[in-house]
Amino acid sequence: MSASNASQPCEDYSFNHHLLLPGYILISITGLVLNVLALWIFICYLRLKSVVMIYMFNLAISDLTFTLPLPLRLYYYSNHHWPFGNTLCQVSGSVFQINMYGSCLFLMCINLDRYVAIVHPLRWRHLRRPKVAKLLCLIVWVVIFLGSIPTAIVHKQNFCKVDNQTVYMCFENFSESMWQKSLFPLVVLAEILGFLLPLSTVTYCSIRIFQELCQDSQTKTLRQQKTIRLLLVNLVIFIICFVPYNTTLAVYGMIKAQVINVNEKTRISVRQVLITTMLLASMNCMLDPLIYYFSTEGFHNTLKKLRRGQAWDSDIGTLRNQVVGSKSTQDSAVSKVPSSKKFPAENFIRPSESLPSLPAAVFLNGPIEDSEI
Ligand SMILES: CCCCCCCC/C=C\CCCCCCCC(=O)OC[C@@H](O)COP(=O)(O)O
Repeated sequence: MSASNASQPCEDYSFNHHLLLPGYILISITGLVLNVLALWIFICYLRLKSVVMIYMFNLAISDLTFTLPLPLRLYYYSNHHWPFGNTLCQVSGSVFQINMYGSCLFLMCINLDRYVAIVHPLRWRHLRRPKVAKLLCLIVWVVIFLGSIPTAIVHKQNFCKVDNQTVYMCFENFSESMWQKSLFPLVVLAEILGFLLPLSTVTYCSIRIFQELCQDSQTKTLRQQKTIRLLLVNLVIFIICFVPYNTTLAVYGMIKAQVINVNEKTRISVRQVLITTMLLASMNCMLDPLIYYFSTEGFHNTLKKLRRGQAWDSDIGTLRNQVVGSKSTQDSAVSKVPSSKKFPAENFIRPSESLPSLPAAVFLNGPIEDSEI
């Protein structure tokens, strides 16, 4: 079994493990079920026809990838010992860290799409083509993959001795030199690229969209209400999951890299806060499906039909048309435009709220599929 060469002093992590165990049991079961269900609905019923759905689909894959290695983590927290070897320690540590930042980047893409659709519907509408969305997702996955390499390298298992017995540890008890030479620079990079960039983008886009929607009219169309719901869930996810963890991680990183000096008691307290906020950050994988449920009517309707058992009676295509069609009757006047051969029902047009007039909107948007929200 290979491990980090230097044996670290055995710190007592049992309090952390007792705190983390029930939390991660809940997160792994709920995250797995909700994300598998979400992917199944996206693939089988909604067919990724819209740009926002492409981002949501990738977000669900990222969240599912995050939950898959969690059972190993659960075993570790319940036994205070890592028996799975160095490679699995590196892979599961890296997948855990990197997918958290991947989720931030996909949430940012969803907000950017809404921003372009609502604030700059004409000038930047070419950015809302499915091809562009797929390219952006590919870029995010490449960044995730590249980031996962150094993250895996630093997540070597380490060991310490308790009563003359070797205890293998994973995800924690990193050496001082590891923190100073490798972990701290990685934390800085992750904070800037994986947290501050998405946070500032999401905040800016949300403010601009709210401004635009407030100017529009006093009474909100169903579609505007859904956009507001999406932005609010998105912001709440950032505030609950990512802000506390990344703030504490920055502070703990500075303590470990000796950028700031504190006594041992304070360091341990900050680490307890870090562990707790890490649990909050992990909850992201079970909160993201709320975005699909509350802000994507096609998703919501499909779930309702599945619950009533209708999905099994109707063929997939029919159901999809029902889902999409039912939306068109409820929404803005634009959706009442009759479908033609050129714009069949399942590709119907969802012009952005701030487009000038109905015929111009249909003409300008053309057959580009607008978002299914
Ligand atoms: C997609 C964005 C691209 C960013 C590229 C860089 C990716 C780097 C990702 C993550 C940086 C690694 C952060 C690992 C921080 C470990 C946090 C943690 O698990 O704390 C537990 C705590 O017990 C450790 O303290 P001790 O060593 O036990 O005291």
